[in-house]
Amino acid sequence: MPSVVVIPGTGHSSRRVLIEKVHSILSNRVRDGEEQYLVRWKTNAKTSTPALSWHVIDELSRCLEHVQDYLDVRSKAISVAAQLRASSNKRKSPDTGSEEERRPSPLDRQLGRISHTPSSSRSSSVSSNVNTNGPSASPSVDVYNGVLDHNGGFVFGRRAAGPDVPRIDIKCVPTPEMSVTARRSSVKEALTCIRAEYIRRLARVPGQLIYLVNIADSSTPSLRFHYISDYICGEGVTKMDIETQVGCQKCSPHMGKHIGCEYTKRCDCLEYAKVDEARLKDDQQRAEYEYAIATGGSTMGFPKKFPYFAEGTRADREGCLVSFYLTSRNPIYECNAKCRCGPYCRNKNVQFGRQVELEIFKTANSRGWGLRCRQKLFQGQFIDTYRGEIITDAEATRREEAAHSKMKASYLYSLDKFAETEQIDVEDLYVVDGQFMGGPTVFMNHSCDPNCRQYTVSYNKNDPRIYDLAFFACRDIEAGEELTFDYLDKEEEDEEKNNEATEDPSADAVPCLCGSDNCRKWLWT
Ligand SMILES: C[S@@+](CC[C@H](N)C(=O)[O-])C[C@H]1O[C@@H](n2cnc3c(N)ncnc32)[C@H](O)[C@@H]1O
Repeated sequence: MPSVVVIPGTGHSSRRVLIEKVHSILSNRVRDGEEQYLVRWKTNAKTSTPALSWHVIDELSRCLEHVQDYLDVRSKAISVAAQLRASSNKRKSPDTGSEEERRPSPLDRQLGRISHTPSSSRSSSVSSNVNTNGPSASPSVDVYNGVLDHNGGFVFGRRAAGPDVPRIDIKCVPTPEMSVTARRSSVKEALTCIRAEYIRRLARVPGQLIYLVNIADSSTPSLRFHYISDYICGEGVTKMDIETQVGCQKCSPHMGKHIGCEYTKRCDCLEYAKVDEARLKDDQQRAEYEYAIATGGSTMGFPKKFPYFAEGTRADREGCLVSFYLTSRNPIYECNAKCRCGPYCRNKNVQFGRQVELEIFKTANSRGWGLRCRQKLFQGQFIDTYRGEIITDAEATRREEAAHSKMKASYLYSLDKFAETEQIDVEDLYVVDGQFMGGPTVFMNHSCDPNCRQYTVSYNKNDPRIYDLAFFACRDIEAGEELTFDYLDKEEEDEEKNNEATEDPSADAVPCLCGSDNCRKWLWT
């Protein structure tokens, strides 16, 4: 007799299962009309016989991430099983029974959860008299809401007593029978709870509302993704101290209602902005300017191209990026907290964050989730920044290799805008990873004919390795139209190459499904 104790379940009294205590979810079933999920508990000891227990979805509200992981694998396994069935059906005679019932599913093999104990020993350790729940129910680890002791590696059936106690070898959980039950059992309550939890989390994101819409299927974006409003610096990443930030000192908040930093010609923040050659006042200033350019001298004092349309322009243009910046790749230097121009300076825009309501939605053509805006956007209007964890180039390479080998989506964005001008070596550059944390813009898909574009926005010219990646509409966009940008954010001189389709992609190239007439066929080519 194995030395196992079953801690009796406490009936249906609710007990929340905390995420840090859970290793994973192993199986699912429906009992008395309730969905139940088999929790494998974390154990400190190196044991191959972990504690297990069944729980209703209410009790798993603090560890829905695990339930979602399990359901993802389950649904992939179901579609693999369906494909296998479809192909084997072609060869079978019409009266052959169901494959599924005789063989363990690919789910079991994929998860590596079935022990390699020969099936004869497995079936002898499971008594069928524990199976009291109708024809589709399987012998199971049948203690509801009770943690099972794992010393001996066997679990007793709850209703059994006497010397012939039915038991299951924990190493064999989920058994093939449990897997069949799992595939056939409803998971609707779990999917609803996961969706509701995601929406609750979206509501807590600061700024304008973000909605979630999915009429394509029952999936929800990963609950493991954390919404953040600012960058998080990873290991080995140093952001320059705020003290290194230089603000404009000669401007003031009292320059007149319609006069701001853009008119002073002395604004230190606009020092690095592009000179507005059309506004050079005479031949002498033009000559001075040409001399400054030829000798690499300062362009301070020359009229600058101001990035945003000022107040008093057409209502649909106010605050929007001017066409010079829209069509060039020049970085934007916004005024910052150290500036004397005050909080209402018109050279502050992106730093205030998203001002429009966005909607994450499931695309209908296998591009996963996408992003759209609930209101009409005007050409040059700021949408949102790309947020995520800032990591080193070495860490990005490691993550990229891992992601590519599994054909996963990539959320890496290199902060290399100033690499050439500031002579920063590639290995010293930083990369933003939006896979695990970020904002709604991580859901923006690629298009070879995009309606948005990403621009560099800096608040600290002394820190060329960290700046904002800001998305602006590059044309008017109707409410509800998907927001897209070109993942290959080439500099101006390379742009003509953008329009050439690549006939010979690398082995791991991802086919582009943007559907535009000028589609280059592959992402990142
Ligand atoms: C930054 S994510 C965008 C959000 C993503 N659709 C999701 O569901 O999380 C980039 C990934 O989306 C997919 N994707 C984006 N644009 C695509 C396109 N035009 N064609 C095919 N897949 C696309 C690719 O898997 C790519 O690696």
